[in-house]
Amino acid sequence: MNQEKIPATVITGFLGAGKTTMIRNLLQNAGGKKIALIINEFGDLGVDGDVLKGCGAENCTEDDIIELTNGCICCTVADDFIPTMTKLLERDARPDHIVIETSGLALPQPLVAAFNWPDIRTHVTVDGVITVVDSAAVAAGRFADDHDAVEARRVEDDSLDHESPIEELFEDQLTCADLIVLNKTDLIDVDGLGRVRAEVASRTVRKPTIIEAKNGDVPAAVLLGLGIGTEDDIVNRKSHHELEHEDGTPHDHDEFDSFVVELGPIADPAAFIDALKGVIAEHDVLRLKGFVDVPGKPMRLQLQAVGSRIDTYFDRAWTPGEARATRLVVIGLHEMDETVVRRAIEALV
Ligand SMILES: Nc1nc2c(ncn2[C@@H]2O[C@H](COP(=O)(O)OP(=O)(O)OP(=O)(O)O)[C@@H](O)[C@H]2O)c(=O)[nH]1
Repeated sequence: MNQEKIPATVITGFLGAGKTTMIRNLLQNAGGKKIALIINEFGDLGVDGDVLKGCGAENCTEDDIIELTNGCICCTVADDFIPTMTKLLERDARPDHIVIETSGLALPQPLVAAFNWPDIRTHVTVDGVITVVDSAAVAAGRFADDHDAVEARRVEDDSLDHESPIEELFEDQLTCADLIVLNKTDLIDVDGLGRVRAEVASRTVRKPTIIEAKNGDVPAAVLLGLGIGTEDDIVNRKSHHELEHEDGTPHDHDEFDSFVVELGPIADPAAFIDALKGVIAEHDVLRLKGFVDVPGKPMRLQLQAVGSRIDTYFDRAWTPGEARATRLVVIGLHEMDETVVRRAIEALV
């Protein structure tokens, strides 16, 4: 048996930054490398896995795509991630490379630390951590602290030990990066991009390489083969939580919530999307994604909203036996009122 360590690339980045899009491109230009993919998602609807399974790459078949939907990967390392890796390593056909997509809310640090567990360390190494950034969201100030809002939260809850959860998570994901991909450069101009680059660089004390991309279109040779061995350097990449709780208090994701809305067929998707933008903006929904049943269409409509920006496309035909339905996963901050948002979305149909 080949005893060389298998390289594993960790792909992280905030909700909707473009991780799945970049991985889809990667699978299509990986030059024959056999890739195993571990996908972790926040929310109960496996949208990312479904999108990636649908891309039909020969070097990464449906069998090579493993979904971890039991919460954020950073919180389920022992129960989910380690057993999954162990099973993957027991397969007769070992992959050439493992790619792990974390949920948009995951801290990469506990995941990288798991590569130091004895059973894993002897077989796998972290080739590198790649953090995907939504440049347009950075330019719009979405990760800059809203000091008034943070202060309001503190007044409500004096146990809050840190600043805005979104800003903190954004920095933690940058701090762990070996390579940062400034994605969605098509949505901002050159000056804006310069400011985004400067802001991103200022949010980490380390000096990872920063590259730019549109639609996650980065050559596989740039993403794979960094050869860093990140697990040996984990001590230099501590998250805010680790710095604040040196005693090892486990972190959680209480600041965020998600739920699934099921609707019937949507006859006028354009009108629905227009109205949905209003709901998203009014209730500060961070991310909304899923599939829409459009009557009379043999294909299902994939819907992807990042903030109020919504993309849709018909991704594949409904399969025989598959129940046609509209299912959307909604992700927001904990204070988002599920009942109110659910009713607002249901009222659009
Ligand atoms: N305009 C533009 N849209 C992009 C780009 N990259 C990705 N998108 C869109 O952004 C949306 C989110 O992309 P995903 O790849 O699903 O993002 P993600 O990081 O995997 O999202 P989560 O897994 O939910 O955190 C989709 O509608 C993509 O088509 C880009 O470079 N430019």
